[in-house]
Amino acid sequence: MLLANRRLRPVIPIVVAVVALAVGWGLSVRLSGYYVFLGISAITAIIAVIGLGVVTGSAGIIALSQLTFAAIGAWVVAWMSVNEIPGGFPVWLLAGGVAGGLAGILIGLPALRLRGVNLAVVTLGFAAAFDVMLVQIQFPGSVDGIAVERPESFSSDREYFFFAVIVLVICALLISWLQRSRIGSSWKAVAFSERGTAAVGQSVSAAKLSAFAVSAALGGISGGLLAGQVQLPFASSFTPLQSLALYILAVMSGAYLIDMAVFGGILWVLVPELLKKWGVPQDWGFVIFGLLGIQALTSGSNLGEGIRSLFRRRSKRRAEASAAVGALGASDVGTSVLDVFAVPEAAEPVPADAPPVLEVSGLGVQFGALKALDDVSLRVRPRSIMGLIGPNGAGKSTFVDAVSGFLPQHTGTVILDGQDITRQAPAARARHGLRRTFQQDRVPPQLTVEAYVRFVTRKRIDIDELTDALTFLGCPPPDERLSNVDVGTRRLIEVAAAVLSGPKVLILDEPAAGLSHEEHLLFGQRLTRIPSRFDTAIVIIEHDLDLVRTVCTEITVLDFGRVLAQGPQQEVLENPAVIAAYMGDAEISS
Ligand SMILES: Nc1ncnc2c1ncn2[C@@H]1O[C@H](COP(=O)(O)OP(=O)(O)OP(=O)(O)O)[C@@H](O)[C@H]1O
Repeated sequence: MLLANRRLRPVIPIVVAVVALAVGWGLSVRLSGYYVFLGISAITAIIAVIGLGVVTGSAGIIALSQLTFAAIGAWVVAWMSVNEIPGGFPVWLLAGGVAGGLAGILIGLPALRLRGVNLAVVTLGFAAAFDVMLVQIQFPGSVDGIAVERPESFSSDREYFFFAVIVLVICALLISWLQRSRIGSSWKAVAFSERGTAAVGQSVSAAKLSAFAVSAALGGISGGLLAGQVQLPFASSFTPLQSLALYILAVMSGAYLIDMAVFGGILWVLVPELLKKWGVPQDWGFVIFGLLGIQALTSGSNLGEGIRSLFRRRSKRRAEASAAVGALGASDVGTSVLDVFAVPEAAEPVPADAPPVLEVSGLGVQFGALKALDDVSLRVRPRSIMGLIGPNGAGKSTFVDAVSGFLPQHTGTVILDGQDITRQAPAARARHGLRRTFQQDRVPPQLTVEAYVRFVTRKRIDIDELTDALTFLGCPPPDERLSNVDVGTRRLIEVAAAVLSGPKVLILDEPAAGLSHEEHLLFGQRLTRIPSRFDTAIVIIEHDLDLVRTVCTEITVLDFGRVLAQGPQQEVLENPAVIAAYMGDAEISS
């Protein structure tokens, strides 16, 4: 059943596309002329809203200049038409999209440093400035009344409507494919946590800029299509106020879901039409969109997610009911979850004199007057598990941040597998094989378990291998949505994904937080098998000493940012200085 679903999944967008084309053709033949015109307007709006869905919905960036990119696309199409550039309308439209995309990258550059309101001001300022310029320079041909030439075989309104449907279907297919690709995952990851994104080797700048570029390119295509529709485009179709209203519509509908972008685009045309019919000034449409936007922003959700979670809850209830019936008749197979792991053990044991895979020397981090880390050095042997322990505030998380590149101002050196990575950014360190997990939840809830694991591993990975690793670590199946999973389990999935990426060193910052004591111990048993299976060394920060005893061969104790003790597990835990300064006799004796 699951396999059948997996095989069917890539086919679904194609089937939807074919149906959309058939419906589009039917409407182009049957609708009256007026509705055909409105239909083209709706399609141009839908394409612009799909673009907004990428940048705001998926990547979580505020962008208030979508219709400026549309104006750029329309301008390029008009200019190419007036100058009779070879290739015809489809080529001009593509050029409009490319021009919009390039402008998007230009505007996206400040987005790398700005967030929230500041970014909103920049994008709205750009929209206002371009609007003023557009009024001055006008669209090519508009003063002389030279109409934009439509594609030869789609010159009538009805034919052009069908052409617009084809363009929409291509755009929607492309975005649906991108959303499911690594790029799409990077958009969702960056929206949730930039640190989490960088820690898996993904450039945060590339994720943000690609979202801006794709979104603006769709804006450009939407504008180019509008130029072909009206044939004499005017600046009044692309004002900053309209960009703002379109943004609100995208947020309210949940435009990263393509069906909701379609709904949003239809609403964009329908609301003013209804107001006109009822004799209400059409500008009231902006008020309605504004109210809907306030509702969406204050509720923290959107229409698309609301509808989907309703369906998900229903199907979950149904699945639970049928699982309960199935469980009554099932016999206990008795297979230990530890036996499920199909990945073979690494062949060779590590020689005692093997060089360390991670060597940290003289690490120092200063926060103002506070020395959070002072001359910390440690060596991690290949395929070993080192525990990094110490009381609250000892500097453990600071150590992880510094070693993984998130505190570049540190002193000292970090050598990974013989290579000096001290000056490398976090994403580069991750790509070189230094992976880490976080104390806080950094797993983007918009993804499925499988999409997240594939995003983190950065390589092709067999579904059986993926499923085995998830089962082994007690994670939910690949199809499960991360938004349905509790935080403790999400952190196990974070560990499973990091392990599957095959790092040289994996640093786990309190990976079992949120699990019960028994689950802690089971997690420990599983963890001890990871280094040999995956040829990985692990550094684990943990407060649960039972877990530390279960998994760690060596221990480093930090206290007030300095190394208090270091060495084999038993030796360190019996060290009087450790007992006196850190844990107290009662707690440490087993
Ligand atoms: N960004 C920061 N600015 C200023 N001080 C900081 C910053 N981050 C950490 N510190 C301080 O540095 C010291 C070490 O903190 P750190 O979080 O590394 O300790 P920890 O051992 O991980 O503690 P815990 O077990 O509670 O997570 C603490 O005194 C903390 O208050």
